[in-house]
Amino acid sequence: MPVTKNEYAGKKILITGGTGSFGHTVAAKLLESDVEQIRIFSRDEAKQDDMRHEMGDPRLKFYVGDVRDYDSVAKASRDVDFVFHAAALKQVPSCEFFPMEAVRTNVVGSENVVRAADFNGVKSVVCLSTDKAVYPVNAMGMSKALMEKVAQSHGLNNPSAETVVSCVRYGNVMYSRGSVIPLFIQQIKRGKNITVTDPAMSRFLMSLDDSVDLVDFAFHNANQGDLFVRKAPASTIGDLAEAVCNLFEVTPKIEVIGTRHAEKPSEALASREELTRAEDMNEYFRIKADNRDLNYKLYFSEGVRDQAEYTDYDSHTTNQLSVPEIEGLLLTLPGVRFELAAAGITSRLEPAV
Ligand SMILES: O=c1ccn([C@@H]2O[C@H](COP(=O)(O)OP(=O)(O)O[C@H]3O[C@H](CO)[C@H](O)[C@H](O)[C@H]3O)[C@@H](O)[C@H]2O)c(=O)[nH]1
Repeated sequence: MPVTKNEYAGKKILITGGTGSFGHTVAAKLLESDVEQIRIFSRDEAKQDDMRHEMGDPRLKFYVGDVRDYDSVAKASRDVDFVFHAAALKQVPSCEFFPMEAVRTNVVGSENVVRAADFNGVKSVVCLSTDKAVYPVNAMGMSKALMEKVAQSHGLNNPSAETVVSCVRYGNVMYSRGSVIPLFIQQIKRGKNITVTDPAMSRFLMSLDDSVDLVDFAFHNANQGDLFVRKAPASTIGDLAEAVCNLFEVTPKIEVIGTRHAEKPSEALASREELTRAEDMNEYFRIKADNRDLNYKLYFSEGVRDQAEYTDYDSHTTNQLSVPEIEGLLLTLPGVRFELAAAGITSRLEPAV
């Protein structure tokens, strides 16, 4: 995040779900600027307390609340300039078992955030989504897809709205809590087999820093209803496992465990249909809201003619990283570097670029 430009100077920013990996990273970067105040909004007071002690900056203010509760979000967004909306239920399996909980947090909660921001005259809201919202097959992805629709409907239904609401879609954030890279590392450290679901399965790979840059880009470039995607490379899970083993200097002991519930062989960051109305912005795509009028006649006479020329932006067909390239990317991650140092493997630990 280019905080040197200091566009956040004197601003108040609310981060919903602010105690998570994203909230920590974005808050740390914002604190390098002359930001006036960062409000961390979340349900868990213990995590807030940990963050308060860890970061120790009086510009951080903590708000206990739940996006499901409109009043708590409305209070937290009073006098705020920008909102990063990261609060969500993100675990695929738990959302399968409790889909209505995903609806309450990811859909109704997001509507509360947008409505409260609009009421309080917030300038810009960026909602965090996931590639699992594209052609969703699981409740988490479905609820995120609906969150995107809720975000876009704000502008469609309120053409004069001053609060700009946009979305960003992530691929897999490398080394995020509970994800596969820290799992593989723990398995190696304990001398266990590496559990690979399907070696041919592919995923987009993004660092936490890339994901923060994506949100920053959205803030600076969003028009009402835009959805931004950052172009990203991908890899197969088999190659990812091999790269992790190479770094930790172990012979891969791979156990293929089969696809988990509600998983897809690949993910798409943008669908073919979306790409027909996307703007290519070098490292990013801007996908504009479908702002056709609610006039069904128009849909018949003005359909999209050139969809067949496009293909989905999919992790099977995007730039595939080789095993050495994945190793290079892994070496840029602080968590991986920490684990390598802890394991006494220092030969590859020249300063990260
Ligand atoms: O033991 C395991 C666990 C996972 N995988 C594979 O590793 C890949 C990544 O799995 P993660 O559990 O790290 O991530 P998911 O793709 O399931 O989902 C994650 O990335 C999403 C974005 O696509 C959302 O952010 C979501 O919240 C987050 O959990 C998948 O292909 C999965 O099949 C394995 O091979 N072995």
